[in-house]
Amino acid sequence: MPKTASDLPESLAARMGALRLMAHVLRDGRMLGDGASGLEGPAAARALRLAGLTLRHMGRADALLAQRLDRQPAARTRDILRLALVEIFEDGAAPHGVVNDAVAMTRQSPKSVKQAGLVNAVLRALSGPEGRAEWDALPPPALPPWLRKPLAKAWGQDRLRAIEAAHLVSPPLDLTPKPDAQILPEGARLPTGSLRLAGGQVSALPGYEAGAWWVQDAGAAIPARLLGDVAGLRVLDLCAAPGGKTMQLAAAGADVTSLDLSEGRLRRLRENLTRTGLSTEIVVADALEWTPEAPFDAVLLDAPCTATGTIRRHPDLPHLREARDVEALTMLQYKLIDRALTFLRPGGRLVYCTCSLLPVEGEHQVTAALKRHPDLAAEAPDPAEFGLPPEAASPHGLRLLPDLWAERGGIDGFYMALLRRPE
Ligand SMILES: C[S@@+](CC[C@H](N)C(=O)[O-])C[C@H]1O[C@@H](n2cnc3c(N)ncnc32)[C@H](O)[C@@H]1O
Repeated sequence: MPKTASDLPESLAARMGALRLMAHVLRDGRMLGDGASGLEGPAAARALRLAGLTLRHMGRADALLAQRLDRQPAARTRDILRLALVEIFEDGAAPHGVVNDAVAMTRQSPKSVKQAGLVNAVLRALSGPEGRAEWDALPPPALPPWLRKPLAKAWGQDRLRAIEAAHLVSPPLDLTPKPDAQILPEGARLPTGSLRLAGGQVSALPGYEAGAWWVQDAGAAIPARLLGDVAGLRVLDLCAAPGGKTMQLAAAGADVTSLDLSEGRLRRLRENLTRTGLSTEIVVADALEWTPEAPFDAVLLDAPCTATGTIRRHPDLPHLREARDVEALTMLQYKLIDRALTFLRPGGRLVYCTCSLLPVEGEHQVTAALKRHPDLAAEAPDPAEFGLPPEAASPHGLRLLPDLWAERGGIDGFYMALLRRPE
């Protein structure tokens, strides 16, 4: 009888799940979080962690394999080798168990069965001290060329290397506490106000059930704060799901309308609002077609983007995005900015932000909007007001790159600016 996942030892089940997830990303082009490992509970969590770790360090595994193999093995075999090497060299896993499971997985499928001998030989040869020395001597994985080139141009080679190094570190867990939160887990307060933890199962942390906080990267928690005191203001969160910024605005006393195109993502926003005891008006619509009944005091536009500022949290992204995505997204961002401006009352304010490392999705969008709308004013924020160092100041706004506070665990990359319509 064929074995089900629950009959297998957890380590083998998790490794098989990780392989499935890697195939979803590398061959089906699906986000890691959307893939199905076929597992539940701790084995599912372990599979997700292993797949993420392998994608994060895959460049090094591929370089090591290229030194050892004359020919590319079949895709599945290659993934098995990548996973095993990353587990041994980056996760401190015992080589013996890793190699045994790798060989067992190779034998499981007709796509790889003939390569079991090869997998065994390569991994046994590499899992000793010699392999470790070779691994350590390899250059760290680099971002794909379509991203490296504009990043080097924008931020310089040294900063690019620092960004790439930041992407190799598994990020901490950042929480945004509600202003009146009573129960909080133990963690370090960042100068920006976020609570930083090393990690942990989110739903088991103190204050989760009470809705005292929500998970939100420290960088992502700043754009909503650019609007200052929003109590009593009518605020439109134009691309709102899954709702981190919506919750900040609602918790600060704003009368919030949360709009998003995606019903699925809005479901998560609703769950988040229910857990935190907050409420907003929810609209499922395309921002480019929807029209409000009355203008807003403020609009927050957290526009869809390449999300390259979140690569440290989503190591699958560099394997999924392509250069041509940038063009389509920048066109959408420009249209969304112009649309958002029509929703403001005279004197109303717009926060534009993207979690992208690329200036074309950030600084350039705002500079172009100011040219298209000469009566629009940018109100450059003071980084110190948000607990950020002076180097976060950038044309018209704030710029965060993931190597900021590297010693404290970094921050997601973001650009944000505050624009005001004339009275
Ligand atoms: C960066 S995410 C927003 C994250 C959210 N602000 C938060 O803090 O949790 C961008 C969102 O824009 C939405 N979106 C994309 N195109 C849209 C459009 N034309 N109209 C409305 N929402 C759109 C996506 O569904 C996605 O949820």
